Amino acid sequence: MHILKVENLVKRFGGLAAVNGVSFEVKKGEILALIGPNGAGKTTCFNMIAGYMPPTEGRVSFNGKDVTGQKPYTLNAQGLARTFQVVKPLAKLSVFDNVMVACLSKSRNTKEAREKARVMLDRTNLAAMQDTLAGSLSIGNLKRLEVARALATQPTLLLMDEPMGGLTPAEVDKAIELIHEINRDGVSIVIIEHIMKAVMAVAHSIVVLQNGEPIARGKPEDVVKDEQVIKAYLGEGYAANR
Ligand SMILES: Nc1ncnc2c1ncn2[C@@H]1O[C@H](COP(=O)(O)OP(=O)(O)OP(=O)(O)O)[C@@H](O)[C@H]1O
Repeated sequence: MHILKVENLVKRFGGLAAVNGVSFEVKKGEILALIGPNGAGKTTCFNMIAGYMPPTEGRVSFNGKDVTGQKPYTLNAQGLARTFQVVKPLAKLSVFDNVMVACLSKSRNTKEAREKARVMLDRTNLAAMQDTLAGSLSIGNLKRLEVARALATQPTLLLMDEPMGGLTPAEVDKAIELIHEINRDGVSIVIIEHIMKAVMAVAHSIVVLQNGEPIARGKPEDVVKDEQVIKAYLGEGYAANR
């Protein structure tokens, strides 16, 4: 059973087809990576899947149900959450309250929400910073907070937009571990990421976009050997060093 099915998605901005005929499926429990050069249309795909903009054409099904064009909060209530490339914390609230706000979207019981917030902060290694104002966190911790807030809504599918951008190599390793843990808890994941080491460490399958169009799709070990993918994105250096 597929948790997500995307069929022939198209998004046109005036004359530009930012996404042009993208189709893929995500199985329950799978981690799928969406990769490709800057401007390939990856974030635009997320925007259409998570309800931030309607597709010009095509269809999005979540848990077997057509959800094309539904709004983010409706999709979130059904178990679809996303994180943003440019993180969006409530800067003037503490780390704890940021997560609490997300927990309260699922539970009206404050005590229960507090307990859940604590679990999310433990899970994302932010417990020691729970009283810090979100606006003063480092980029690595902000990315973790972004994940904690998304997880607080108890998703079954998590869309992660460049969760490792700007992280140090040690933080990247921690982020890889966190993604594995989230997935072990049964959450299916679609991840946009440029750091190939991370992509190879977490992805079960990869879809490659270039100029809005899918150019390859399959198992990570096959996709990175694809001539077109090497030419369009990875570069000869990547291929030679493997
Ligand atoms: N709201 C918008 N209005 C007009 N053009 C847009 C809009 N959003 C994205 N685009 C354009 O669509 C194309 C795809 O952008 P998108 O952000 O989806 O690429 P991306 O693959 O996520 O890139 P990156 O890896 O740099 O984040 C780009 O040419 C971009 O300028």
